Formats: sequence, C-alpha cells, structure tokens
Amino acid sequence: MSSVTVRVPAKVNVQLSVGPLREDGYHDLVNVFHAVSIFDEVVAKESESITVQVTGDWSDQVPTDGSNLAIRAAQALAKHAGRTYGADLVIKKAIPVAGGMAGGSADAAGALVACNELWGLGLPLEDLMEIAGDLGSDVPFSLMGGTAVGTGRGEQLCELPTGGTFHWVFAPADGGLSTANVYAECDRLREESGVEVSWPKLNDSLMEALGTGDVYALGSHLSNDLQVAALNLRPDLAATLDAGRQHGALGAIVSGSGPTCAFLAIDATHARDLAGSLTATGAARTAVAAHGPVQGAILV
Ligand SMILES: C[C@@](CO)(OP(=O)(O)O)[C@H](O)COP(=O)(O)OP(=O)(O)OC[C@H]1O[C@@H](n2ccc(N)nc2=O)[C@H](O)[C@@H]1O
Ligand SMILES: Nc1ncnc2c1ncn2[C@@H]1O[C@H](COP(=O)(O)OP(=O)(O)O)[C@@H](O)[C@H]1O
Repeated sequence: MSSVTVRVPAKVNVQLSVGPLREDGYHDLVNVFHAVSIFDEVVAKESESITVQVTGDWSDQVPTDGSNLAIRAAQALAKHAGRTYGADLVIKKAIPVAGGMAGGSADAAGALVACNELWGLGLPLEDLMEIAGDLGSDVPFSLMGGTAVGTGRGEQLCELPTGGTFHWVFAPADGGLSTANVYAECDRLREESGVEVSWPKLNDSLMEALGTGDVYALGSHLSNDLQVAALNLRPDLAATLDAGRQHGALGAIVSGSGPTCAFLAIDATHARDLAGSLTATGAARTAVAAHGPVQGAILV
C-alpha cells in the first residue's frame, strides 16, 4: 500500500456538562458528541520519516512541526507497534481551527486509521481508541463518530442511537479560542459566583429527543456549560447566536469551547436558507450547512 486516504468528521456537543476541576487539571464531563458532515481528509504516503503538510481552508493556522496532532498520533502509533515507521501526511482541512469542532482531534484520528492501514498493522479499533485517549479527550470520539456520550475527560464513550438525521448550520468565527483558556474562564466565573459545582448528569429529555429524532425537542434541550465562558471571552458571539434564533433556528449554541456557533435547523432546506440569511445579513462571515450523525474516521 503506497497511499491511504481517510475522511474524518467535525463534531458539535449537544450537551456539554462540566463537573468540578480535577486534580489532574481536567474536568469530569457529560459530553454528548454528535459527528457532523464537515470533513477533514488525511492522506498518508510511504516515507522514511513522519512529516505533515496542510492544505485547504484554515491551513495557515495549523502547525506543521511536531506539535501537529496528526504527527503526534502517527508517532504514538509507531511507538505502540514497537518499530520505526515513516509517513508523509497531507491534511486537507475543512474543519475550523481552534473552533470547538475538534479539528485537531479529527486529524489525529485520521492519522491513526491511515497509518494503521499504510503500515499494515491491522490493529483493532479498541487499540486505536486507547492510543486516541492519550492524545486528547476528543480524539476517541473522532474515531468513533455517530452520536455518543463521553464521560471522564470525554474519552470514555458510549454510543447513542438516534432516530433520524439532524440538520445544522455552523458559523465559524474569525480567530480561535484556546480550549484550556475557556475551561479556565469557566472555573474563574464559577469561583466568582460562589455556586457549588454539581456532578454532571445526562439530560433524559435530550436523550429522548435524539432517540426519537424530534428536532424541536432537541433544539430546546441543547446545552453547553462552556458557553458563558466562551461568550465572556468573545462577547461578539452573542449577536451571531441571536441572529440565528431570529432566523428561525430551533436552537443556537456555541460549539464546545467555541468560537464556532451552531444552529439547529428544521430540515435541509431550512439549513440552506438559514446559512444564506446569516451571511446575507452580515451576522456571520461564512455559514456552512451540515447534517449529523455521520460515521467517524473511515478509509475512502
Ligand atoms: C471542549 C471540548 C468539548 O468536546 O472540545 P472542543 O470544543 O475544544 O473541541 C473538549 O472537552 C476538549 O477536548 P480536547 O480538545 O481533546 O482537549 P484536551 O487536549 O484533552 O485538553 C486540552 C485542555 O482542555 C482542558 N480540559 C479538557 C478536557 C476536559 N475534560 N477537561 C478540561 O479541563 C484542560 O485544560 C486541558 O489541558
Ligand atoms: N492537525 C491539526 N489541526 C488543527 N489544529 C491543530 C492540529 N494540530 C495541532 N493543532 C493545534 O491545536 C489547537 C486546537 O485546534 P482544534 O482541534 O482545531 O480546536 P478545538 O480544540 O477548539 O476543536 C490549535 O490552536 C492548533 O494550533
């Protein structure tokens, strides 16, 4: 095999409940992930060493040194296999960078699947999931896709059945937000308010909405504990969320740690119209219609 291509989806969090800060610097979560049809592509080609090149939207914002998550994933896989391997990785980016849609995690998951194939390792998904969890809290979900609840840091996953396809619009914002900074802002605001942080719990009404495919109920139960922190760091996002609601979005939330705004539409036509209205009115510079759930990292 001289070249392998993998396609990996972005995610939105339909519930993100954040528990107290742990001693290791992470937070216990109830993180309901939903994979959506905005895809990065990772191509792996035979090579002596592990390198990365990034093309497509947002490519200028992605590091190409050893800090690139796809390089770290390939290195971790080679280490797991106990041998020195090489791969030239080419990432075609469509997922916003530092946007709260797990773009870096998607590329790491893509590199794991691509290199597993390129190097003929034949490792089962369970092994890849374990390596993925060490790379980042969101990487296991990027491998798995669909809709799933993540507990612990978000890396312990349980698949959730959904009763249909949901249609979304995503409005990436100019500039990104650091995930660590958004969690830190969330902690700061909580400390300031003096309210005791409760243990995160799965929202049963949200589960029912996902299971029955009830888009109206889903819209009314979307929640994100990081949203207040993200809006504090990026107050301009409030106007974007409001504009979406005014244009008939059934729900409008910041995606994960942001700053991408996510809008739930009634159907595919409404999603297209909503995306058009958001850009035509200047509420968003770009707006992309997408659907979910979709599969995780797959060979194409
Ligand atoms: C917020 C979420 C929601 O899915 O994703 P994004 O919206 O950024 O994509 C995730 O929790 C992000 O996951 P990921 O981006 O993989 O984060 P990691 O690399 O594991 O951690 C980056 C930093 O985020 C904070 N962090 C992350 C996960 C977690 N459960 N608690 C945390 O406090 C920590 O400060 C950590 O050092
Ligand atoms: N392959 C990659 N794609 C995107 N970002 C990457 C990648 N590798 C490392 N990064 C870095 O990770 C940070 C988080 O990016 P990303 O995963 O896109 O955001 P988020 O955690 O908000 O979903 C960025 O600031 C970027 O510099």
